[in-house]
Amino acid sequence: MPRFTIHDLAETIDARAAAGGEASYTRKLLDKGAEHCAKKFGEEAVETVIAAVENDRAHLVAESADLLYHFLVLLKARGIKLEEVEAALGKRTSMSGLEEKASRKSD
Ligand SMILES: N=c1c2ncn([C@@H]3O[C@H](COP(=O)(O)OP(=O)(O)OP(=O)(O)O)[C@@H](O)[C@H]3O)c2ncn1[C@@H]1O[C@H](COP(=O)(O)O)[C@@H](O)[C@H]1O
Repeated sequence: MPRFTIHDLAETIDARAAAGGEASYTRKLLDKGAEHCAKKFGEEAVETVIAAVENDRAHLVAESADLLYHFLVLLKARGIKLEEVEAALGKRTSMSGLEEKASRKSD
């Protein structure tokens, strides 16, 4: 089975955003604005936390998929490319998490 990546999903979201008036869930979210997309992302984050605390594996996987989708829609709503987030992560690979945390405090 061909591997489906988060980039494939980001491309689908880009296509839905460009598709004008066609009815799609993504289009509906984007039409409601970035604040609405942020609220939906927050709801999905809470649902993911609940699934994790309950230690329900299948539920956590499903909520994680919802969360990633809503994360990408939120980035789209604010005009941020997934590649920008990856670049931010990439810059951190030369330092440990603790060093990265310390560097943020001095910003
Ligand atoms: N991966 C997803 C995906 N994950 C979650 N969701 C939707 O996100 C919503 C999240 O859930 P809620 O529980 O809050 O649902 P809800 O109460 O119906 O939501 P609201 O009415 O409050 O918006 C559900 O309606 C899910 O269907 C997704 N919708 C779309 N995708 C992908 O995006 C592609 C494009 O979708 P369309 O834009 O619909 O064509 C699809 O092919 C999928 O690959």
